[in-house]
Amino acid sequence: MVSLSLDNIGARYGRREILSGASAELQGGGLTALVGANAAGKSTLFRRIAGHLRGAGRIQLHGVARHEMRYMPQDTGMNAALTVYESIILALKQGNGGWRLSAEELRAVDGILVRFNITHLADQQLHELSGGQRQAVSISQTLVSRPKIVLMDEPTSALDLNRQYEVLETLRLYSEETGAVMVLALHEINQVMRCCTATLALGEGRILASGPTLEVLTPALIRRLYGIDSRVERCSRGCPVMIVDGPVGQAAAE
Ligand SMILES: Nc1ncnc2c1ncn2[C@@H]1O[C@H](COP(=O)(O)OP(=O)(O)OP(=O)(O)O)[C@@H](O)[C@H]1O
Repeated sequence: MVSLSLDNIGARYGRREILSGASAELQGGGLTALVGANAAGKSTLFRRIAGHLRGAGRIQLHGVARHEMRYMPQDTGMNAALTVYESIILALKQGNGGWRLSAEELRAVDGILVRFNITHLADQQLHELSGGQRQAVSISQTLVSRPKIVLMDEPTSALDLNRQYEVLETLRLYSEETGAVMVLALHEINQVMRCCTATLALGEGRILASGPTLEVLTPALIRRLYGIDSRVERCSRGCPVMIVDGPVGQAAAE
């Protein structure tokens, strides 16, 4: 089984400390959400895990090699003069090996286009895509090599409501099928409650809570993270949903 241990991780930019003492065990085979307010340090933690930022502590990978990790940043520049198909081949080849594809590589590229419902975009230039289409292509580029550790910074931020559920469900199936550790920074708490087995909550420069999602995302923690009063109820299909009552201390408008 693949897993990732964070042991007393710290991260800073120059003299400014962003995170300290961050420890957690992240298991493969399901989605892990990374939540926290704006500027809490979610992208910084990803950069630290991906090795783009040095700092205190130890990051250990179990059952997987470092080259099997992929990090999808929040803003993936997409202005190269390539088609969607070419950009996914490039991501698979990681810039090595020219354009020749083995039969297996061809299947991987075609398979990922089908999985994320973007086959019809294959011949389109990247700069011609909408924001949501671009995001689906970024996710496809990230997963085409079937990585075993995946860090995705707000992978659903540009997707419509239906596509959010579709894509998160596909990511969940991918993690179950490959046993990959998949950590997704998400702002939409109801997506987290529906799709993520585990949650890591960042605030006050550290990990405030980690563990099974429904145990971590209590109204008390939501209040501490975001200053929002909320409660958990069930939707008509039995899924837990967070109802937002409003900012702490503010009465509802008449
Ligand atoms: N390259 C950088 N140099 C200096 N400070 C940075 C840099 N990148 C981020 N920061 C600072 O680090 C803090 C954490 O930023 P980070 O991007 O990790 O937050 P985040 O939780 O991902 O936020 P958001 O939800 O808004 O995307 C912020 O105060 C930000 O200003």
